[in-house]
Amino acid sequence: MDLGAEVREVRLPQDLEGLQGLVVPGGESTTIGLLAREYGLEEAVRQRVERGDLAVWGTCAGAIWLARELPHHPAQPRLGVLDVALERNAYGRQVDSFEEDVEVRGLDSPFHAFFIRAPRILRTGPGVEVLARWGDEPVLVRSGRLMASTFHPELSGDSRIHRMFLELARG
Ligand SMILES: NC(=O)CC[C@H](N)C(=O)O
Repeated sequence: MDLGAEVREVRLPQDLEGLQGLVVPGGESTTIGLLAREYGLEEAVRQRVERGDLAVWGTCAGAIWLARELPHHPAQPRLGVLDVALERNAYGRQVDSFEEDVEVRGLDSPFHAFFIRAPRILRTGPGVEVLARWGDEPVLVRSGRLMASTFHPELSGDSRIHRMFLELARG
Protein backbone atom coordinates (compact mmCIF):
# COMPACT_ATOMS: atom_id res chain seq x y z
CA MET A 1 0.00 0.00 0.00
CA ASP A 2 1.38 3.37 -0.95
CA LEU A 3 0.39 6.12 1.44
CA GLY A 4 2.83 8.64 0.03
CA ALA A 5 5.40 8.34 2.81
CA GLU A 6 9.05 7.67 2.15
CA VAL A 7 10.19 4.75 4.31
CA ARG A 8 13.47 3.18 5.34
CA GLU A 9 14.67 0.49 7.71
CA VAL A 10 16.07 1.67 11.01
CA ARG A 11 18.71 -0.40 12.77
CA LEU A 12 21.29 2.13 13.93
CA PRO A 13 21.06 5.60 15.47
CA GLN A 14 22.15 7.29 12.23
CA ASP A 15 19.21 5.71 10.39
CA LEU A 16 16.92 8.02 12.37
CA GLU A 17 18.30 11.11 10.75
CA GLY A 18 15.62 13.15 9.02
CA LEU A 19 12.82 10.78 10.05
CA GLN A 20 9.55 12.12 11.42
CA GLY A 21 8.13 8.78 12.49
CA LEU A 22 9.34 5.37 13.59
CA VAL A 23 7.33 2.13 13.57
CA VAL A 24 8.59 -0.49 15.99
CA PRO A 25 7.20 -3.78 14.71
CA GLY A 26 6.07 -7.00 16.30
CA GLY A 27 8.52 -9.82 16.88
CA GLU A 28 10.25 -10.73 20.08
CA SER A 29 10.39 -7.83 22.50
CA THR A 30 13.37 -9.15 24.48
CA THR A 31 15.46 -9.34 21.28
CA ILE A 32 14.30 -5.94 20.06
CA GLY A 33 15.08 -4.43 23.47
CA LEU A 34 18.53 -5.98 23.78
CA LEU A 35 19.62 -5.05 20.27
CA ALA A 36 18.23 -1.51 20.48
CA ARG A 37 20.17 -0.98 23.70
CA GLU A 38 23.36 -2.56 22.38
CA TYR A 39 23.36 -0.51 19.16
CA GLY A 40 22.55 2.78 20.87
CA LEU A 41 19.20 3.04 19.15
CA GLU A 42 17.28 3.11 22.42
CA GLU A 43 19.15 6.18 23.64
CA ALA A 44 18.90 7.93 20.25
CA VAL A 45 15.15 7.37 20.09
CA ARG A 46 14.76 8.52 23.68
CA GLN A 47 16.47 11.82 22.91
CA ARG A 48 14.30 12.44 19.86
CA VAL A 49 11.13 11.54 21.78
CA GLU A 50 12.08 13.84 24.65
CA ARG A 51 12.61 16.68 22.20
CA GLY A 52 9.18 15.88 20.76
CA ASP A 53 10.45 15.58 17.22
CA LEU A 54 9.79 11.91 16.55
CA ALA A 55 6.46 10.09 16.44
CA VAL A 56 6.74 6.44 17.48
CA TRP A 57 4.25 3.65 16.93
CA GLY A 58 4.88 0.30 18.60
CA THR A 59 2.87 -2.72 17.50
CA CYS A 60 2.75 -5.78 19.72
CA ALA A 61 6.43 -6.40 20.70
CA GLY A 62 7.01 -2.76 19.70
CA ALA A 63 4.30 -1.72 22.17
CA ILE A 64 6.11 -3.72 24.85
CA TRP A 65 9.33 -1.84 24.01
CA LEU A 66 7.53 1.47 24.56
CA ALA A 67 5.84 0.51 27.84
CA ARG A 68 6.94 2.22 31.03
CA GLU A 69 5.90 -0.71 33.23
CA LEU A 70 6.19 -4.45 32.70
CA PRO A 71 5.21 -5.75 36.12
CA HIS A 72 6.10 -9.36 35.23
CA HIS A 73 9.39 -8.50 33.48
CA PRO A 74 10.62 -5.35 35.21
CA ALA A 75 14.23 -5.74 34.07
CA GLN A 76 13.49 -6.27 30.38
CA PRO A 77 15.41 -3.66 28.35
CA ARG A 78 13.09 -1.18 26.69
CA LEU A 79 12.53 2.45 25.85
CA GLY A 80 9.78 2.74 28.48
CA VAL A 81 8.49 6.19 27.54
CA LEU A 82 4.77 5.41 27.24
CA ASP A 83 2.85 5.59 30.50
CA VAL A 84 1.18 2.17 30.37
CA ALA A 85 1.66 -1.14 32.15
CA LEU A 86 1.69 -4.22 29.91
CA GLU A 87 1.70 -7.94 30.44
CA ARG A 88 3.43 -9.99 27.74
CA ASN A 89 1.82 -13.03 26.09
CA ALA A 90 -1.20 -12.28 28.20
CA TYR A 91 -3.92 -14.20 26.44
CA GLY A 92 -2.68 -17.69 27.27
CA ARG A 93 -1.72 -20.55 25.00
CA GLN A 94 -5.10 -21.67 23.69
CA VAL A 95 -6.00 -18.30 22.36
CA ASP A 96 -2.49 -17.11 21.87
CA SER A 97 -3.52 -15.77 18.48
CA PHE A 98 -6.94 -14.59 17.40
CA GLU A 99 -8.68 -12.01 15.21
CA GLU A 100 -11.45 -9.63 16.18
CA ASP A 101 -13.24 -6.59 14.82
CA VAL A 102 -12.54 -3.60 17.03
CA GLU A 103 -14.06 -0.15 17.06
CA VAL A 104 -11.44 2.54 16.68
CA ARG A 105 -12.06 6.12 17.67
CA GLY A 106 -12.12 8.30 14.57
CA LEU A 107 -12.86 5.43 12.15
CA ASP A 108 -16.39 4.98 10.87
CA SER A 109 -16.36 1.17 10.70
CA PRO A 110 -14.61 -1.56 12.73
CA PHE A 111 -11.03 -2.52 12.12
CA HIS A 112 -10.17 -6.20 11.73
CA ALA A 113 -7.37 -6.77 14.22
CA PHE A 114 -4.94 -9.70 14.41
CA PHE A 115 -3.62 -10.48 17.88
CA ILE A 116 -0.53 -12.71 17.85
CA ARG A 117 0.74 -13.72 21.29
CA ALA A 118 -0.39 -10.25 22.14
CA PRO A 119 0.36 -8.27 25.27
CA ARG A 120 -2.43 -6.94 27.44
CA ILE A 121 -2.59 -3.32 28.54
CA LEU A 122 -3.13 -3.49 32.31
CA ARG A 123 -3.07 0.23 33.10
CA THR A 124 -3.00 3.51 31.19
CA GLY A 125 -1.66 6.73 32.69
CA PRO A 126 -3.56 10.04 32.78
CA GLY A 127 -2.06 11.37 29.54
CA VAL A 128 -2.92 8.25 27.58
CA GLU A 129 -5.95 8.23 25.29
CA VAL A 130 -7.57 4.88 24.52
CA LEU A 131 -8.42 4.76 20.80
CA ALA A 132 -9.69 1.18 20.68
CA ARG A 133 -10.79 -1.53 23.05
CA TRP A 134 -11.43 -5.21 22.71
CA GLY A 135 -14.09 -5.89 25.32
CA ASP A 136 -12.99 -3.75 28.24
CA GLU A 137 -9.33 -3.77 27.36
CA PRO A 138 -7.42 -1.04 25.59
CA VAL A 139 -5.76 -2.36 22.43
CA LEU A 140 -4.78 0.91 20.73
CA VAL A 141 -3.59 3.92 22.70
CA ARG A 142 -2.02 7.26 22.06
CA SER A 143 -0.11 9.75 24.14
CA GLY A 144 1.23 12.84 22.45
CA ARG A 145 3.23 11.57 19.49
CA LEU A 146 3.41 8.01 20.80
CA MET A 147 1.03 5.29 19.68
CA ALA A 148 0.85 1.63 20.68
CA SER A 149 -1.28 -1.23 19.44
CA THR A 150 -1.32 -4.72 20.91
CA PHE A 151 -2.45 -6.10 17.52
CA HIS A 152 -0.82 -6.19 14.09
CA PRO A 153 -2.48 -3.61 11.82
CA GLU A 154 -0.15 -4.45 8.92
CA LEU A 155 -1.86 -7.83 8.47
CA SER A 156 -5.33 -6.52 7.70
CA GLY A 157 -4.75 -4.90 4.34
CA ASP A 158 -6.49 -1.89 5.87
CA SER A 159 -4.35 1.23 5.98
CA ARG A 160 -6.53 3.42 8.19
CA ILE A 161 -4.39 3.14 11.32
CA HIS A 162 -1.25 3.68 9.27
CA ARG A 163 -2.86 6.89 8.02
CA MET A 164 -3.56 7.96 11.61
CA PHE A 165 0.10 7.45 12.41
CA LEU A 166 1.23 9.42 9.37
CA GLU A 167 -0.82 12.33 10.65
CA LEU A 168 0.95 12.09 14.00
CA ALA A 169 4.32 11.89 12.28
CA ARG A 170 3.60 14.86 10.04
CA GLY A 171 2.17 16.65 13.13
N1 LIG B 1 3.40 -10.53 17.91
C1 LIG B 1 4.28 -10.10 18.76
O1 LIG B 1 4.96 -9.09 18.55
C2 LIG B 1 4.44 -10.93 19.98
C3 LIG B 1 5.20 -10.27 21.10
C4 LIG B 1 5.94 -11.31 21.92
N2 LIG B 1 5.01 -12.24 22.50
C5 LIG B 1 6.79 -10.64 22.98
O2 LIG B 1 6.51 -10.67 24.13
O3 LIG B 1 7.78 -10.07 22.62
